[in-house]
Amino acid sequence: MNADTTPLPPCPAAAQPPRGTCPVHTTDTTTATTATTAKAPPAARPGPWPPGPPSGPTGWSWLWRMRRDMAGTLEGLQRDWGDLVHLRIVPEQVVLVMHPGLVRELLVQQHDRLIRAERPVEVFAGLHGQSVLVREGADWHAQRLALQPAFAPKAVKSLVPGLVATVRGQLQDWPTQHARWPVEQRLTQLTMAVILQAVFSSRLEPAALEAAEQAVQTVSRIAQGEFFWPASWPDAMPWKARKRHAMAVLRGLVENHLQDRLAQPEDSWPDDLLSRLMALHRAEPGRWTLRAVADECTTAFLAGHETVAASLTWWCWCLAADPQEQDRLAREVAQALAGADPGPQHLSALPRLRASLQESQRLYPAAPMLINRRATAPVTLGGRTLPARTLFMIPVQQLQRDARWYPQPGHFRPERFLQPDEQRPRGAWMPFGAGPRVCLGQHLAQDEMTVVAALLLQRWRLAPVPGAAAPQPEMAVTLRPRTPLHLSLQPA
Ligand code: HEM
Repeated sequence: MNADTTPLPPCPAAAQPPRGTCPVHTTDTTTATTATTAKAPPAARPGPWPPGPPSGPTGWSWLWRMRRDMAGTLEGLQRDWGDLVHLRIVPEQVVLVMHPGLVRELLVQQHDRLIRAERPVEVFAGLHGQSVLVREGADWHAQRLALQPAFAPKAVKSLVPGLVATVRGQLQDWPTQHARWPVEQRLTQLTMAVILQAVFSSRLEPAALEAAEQAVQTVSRIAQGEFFWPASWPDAMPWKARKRHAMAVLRGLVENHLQDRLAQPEDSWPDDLLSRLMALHRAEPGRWTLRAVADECTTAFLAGHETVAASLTWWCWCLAADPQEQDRLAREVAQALAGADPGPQHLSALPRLRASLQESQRLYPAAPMLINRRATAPVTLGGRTLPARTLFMIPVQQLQRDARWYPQPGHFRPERFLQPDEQRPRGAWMPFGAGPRVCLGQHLAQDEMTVVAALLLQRWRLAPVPGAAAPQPEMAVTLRPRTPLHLSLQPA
């Protein structure tokens, strides 16, 4: 892909005025109407780079520093150089964007001058094929528009009863009490079961679930390593047997479900994501080939459970570390549900619970760094014009732990999200990204997390394992505790 010479076709969505008519922009709950409807003015001639530290001959040491301690390195750079920091990392000119206003200027107003950075996309394409996650330009736009209805809030609400049944089924295997419960591992299995239900209406046997989980872990770990290298050895190399095996497990999982569905009479297909994708295939078999359907299923499966599991794991930790807040949330759940299962109608009646999920996602965003963006044309940010090919890094975790918008930013305080805060700029909370490429599955993720959180609080109280240290966040495609989180379970 040649970023310099392949201009993006204009995104029709960006030019359409009223919010509500464009399915792309309506999903971005963090997008201002004025920002989405205004076309970015033509950029001026590129000027000097923003301030930044000396890079030495290559600047590669910055990559190593970030890999070792992302949060600490970014904090130091922002403290010393400000909200827009230039790093020369041969062969790239990198600009870190660490102010919510500047991030929105970039991702919302100037999204038609950006593509995702080539290397992460190359790595993701090895896993996701040509799904919406990796496509660019007109292809991405058409794909996103076609998928949007399946992920719209109303469509997601219709999945809630199936989702509740799956979560209940998974929680039945949890003990009434346990001194050291592997909460992270069990939440990963649970979210995997949920996404299998949402995408394929399927329930895997525990052994198959575990094999799939192992495969996801293997490919995620390998992908994480590959991001930092300019190229990868072909997967056929003898030392890549583990990756090949893991990929075969994941491809087999998707293929088997697809073939099963094709073998069933169409009028008996369940209402799930696969059926919605198959409807696209039936309507436009040239564009929506079975390969394309399989790729979207793979993305929904991979993007749709790891992230949710990571977010729920951190939420559990935040509650375990704050028993008073946990009691407050349990009281809200008890009052709103009176012992019943959460239904679609209850989800908005749990404001504090939802705020607690927002707050834990602020502290521990599953994707602490958005996939880097490449400028395909000059981009103007904060009055500074930066040339085509600039590589932008958007550190979400840094943005969300900024004391300017969140006093005592390291503290878990759900009340921050109970009332709108006029002082807090839009974009200061963006665990799902922002702009037209905002997470496609955010409504599903938010409803799922609310359901799981409510069902957990109806059954248990969580506490840290006595003597165990607080979990240390580490990047493993998603932000996870460095060692798998265990918590003590007590009956509610
Ligand atoms: C808590 C859970 C989740 C988090 C934190 C999350 C986060 C994100 C983020 C930050 C992006 C944008 C990346 C970027 O701009 O570089 C993204 C994109 C995406 N997410 Fe999610 N996600 C979650 C759940 C889901 C679920 C449940 C699904 C689907 C079942 C999903 C599907 C996608 C897809 C398809 C994209 C690519 C959209 C595009 O490029 O147009 N995600 N997600």
